[in-house]
Amino acid sequence: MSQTMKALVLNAHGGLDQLSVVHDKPVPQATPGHVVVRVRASSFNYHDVFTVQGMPGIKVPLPVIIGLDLAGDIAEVGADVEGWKAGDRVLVNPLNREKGLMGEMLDGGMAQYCLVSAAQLLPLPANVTYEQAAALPVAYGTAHRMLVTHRTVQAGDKVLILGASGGVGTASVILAKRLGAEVIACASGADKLARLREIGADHVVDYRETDFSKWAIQQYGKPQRRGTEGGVDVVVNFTGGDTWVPSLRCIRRGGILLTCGATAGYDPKEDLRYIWSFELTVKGSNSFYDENLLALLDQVDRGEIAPLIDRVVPLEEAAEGLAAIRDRKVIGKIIVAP
Ligand SMILES: C/C=C/C(=O)SCCNC(=O)CCNC(=O)[C@H](O)C(C)(C)COP(=O)(O)OP(=O)(O)OC[C@H]1O[C@@H](n2cnc3c(N)ncnc32)[C@H](O)[C@@H]1OP(=O)(O)O
Ligand SMILES: NC(=O)C1=CN([C@@H]2O[C@H](COP(=O)(O)OP(=O)(O)OC[C@H]3O[C@@H](n4cnc5c(N)ncnc54)[C@H](OP(=O)(O)O)[C@@H]3O)[C@@H](O)[C@H]2O)C=CC1
Repeated sequence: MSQTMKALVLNAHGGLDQLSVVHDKPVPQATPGHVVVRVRASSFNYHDVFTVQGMPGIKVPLPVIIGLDLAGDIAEVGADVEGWKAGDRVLVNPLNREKGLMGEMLDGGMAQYCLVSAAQLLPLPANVTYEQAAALPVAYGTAHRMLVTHRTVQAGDKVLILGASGGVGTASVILAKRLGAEVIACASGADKLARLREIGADHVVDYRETDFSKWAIQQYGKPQRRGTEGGVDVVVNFTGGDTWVPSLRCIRRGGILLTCGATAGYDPKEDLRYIWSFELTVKGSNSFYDENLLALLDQVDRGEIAPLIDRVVPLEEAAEGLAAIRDRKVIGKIIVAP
């Protein structure tokens, strides 16, 4: 194994110019309870944009190698690790139970090698590529926990998804369709809408041109205070900002507003009247567990779902990939091949 490696390092919070590709990062050595993974694919999430910018109250130990999602082969096994050997194909659950998220609180996947606790390893099934696997944890794991673990979506539900073109968004479209829902995918731009139709969206709405809330009320009727007629059953909203109140307005009585993030702002204007008048549930969902990732790996292995990959870029072009996420120029996931 060579002694140095390439990695995408965040040096200080700020803009994407704070990221640099370094070629002389020491290759980590396996410590007790840990393995070194040779990274074959990693992927970006909007979380990486937040990590670069810095989040209030979140103290990132800088410099740090960014990137939460990674898949690869075990290169070296440390002492006290059982059940794993060099050469095993693995997916890594980015949540380290002691230290927090990889790519934020400890070095992550945008590197040629990565030190990983053995407790975070999952076996990669034969039919799942490294690129597919690296697309799964944060985006699909989060959507799976939100829709499946919490049982928020049932067959026949009308599910309106905001930010449907992104990682969690496309995952939510794919998983909601699998659950038998009628999916309304909201995104910006004709190319995104066309792709969302291809992955199963029943309706697409360009919410930069059309008020999605009014669209839903026109399509399904105004939510009623008695009965459950009108509106949609579920809104998936990880956008926040000025999408919050319109989301409340188009949900049927007794329906659910799901939140797992706030790309456009975490302190939106609120309107409590809709929550009580229509007996809405605002349900939060955070991250994912091994059970979510194992279920997803199995579905990909069987060919039941396929994560939507926008493009695969080399590590040298990774920062441009993250810029595309920041600038909303992505449909699905950006994979990095280090
Ligand atoms: C796999 C995941 C992917 C994702 O993309 S998740 C979405 C991105 N992640 C986030 O946005 C992080 C969300 N979580 C948090 O921000 C924090 O988990 C909470 C604020 C929810 C809770 O933090 P806590 O440490 O448990 O509680 P506190 O004591 O309320 O806040 C800690 C410190 O943070 C300061 N703080 C909180 N909000 C703000 C703000 N808006 N502006 C400035 N400071 C803020 C507080 O004052 C305090 O600081 P002092 O300890 O020094 O008193
Ligand atoms: N709590 C948790 O465990 C998790 C939370 N999250 C959160 O979910 C959100 C989505 O994450 P992810 O799927 O990785 O992000 P992506 O960038 O892949 O997708 C987000 C989508 O939201 C839309 N969007 C709407 N408003 C904005 C805005 N102001 N800025 C940027 N995009 C916007 C964009 O689509 P369009 O241009 O079509 O509107 C974009 O495609 C993030 O806020 C993230 O932090 C993600 C994973 C786990």
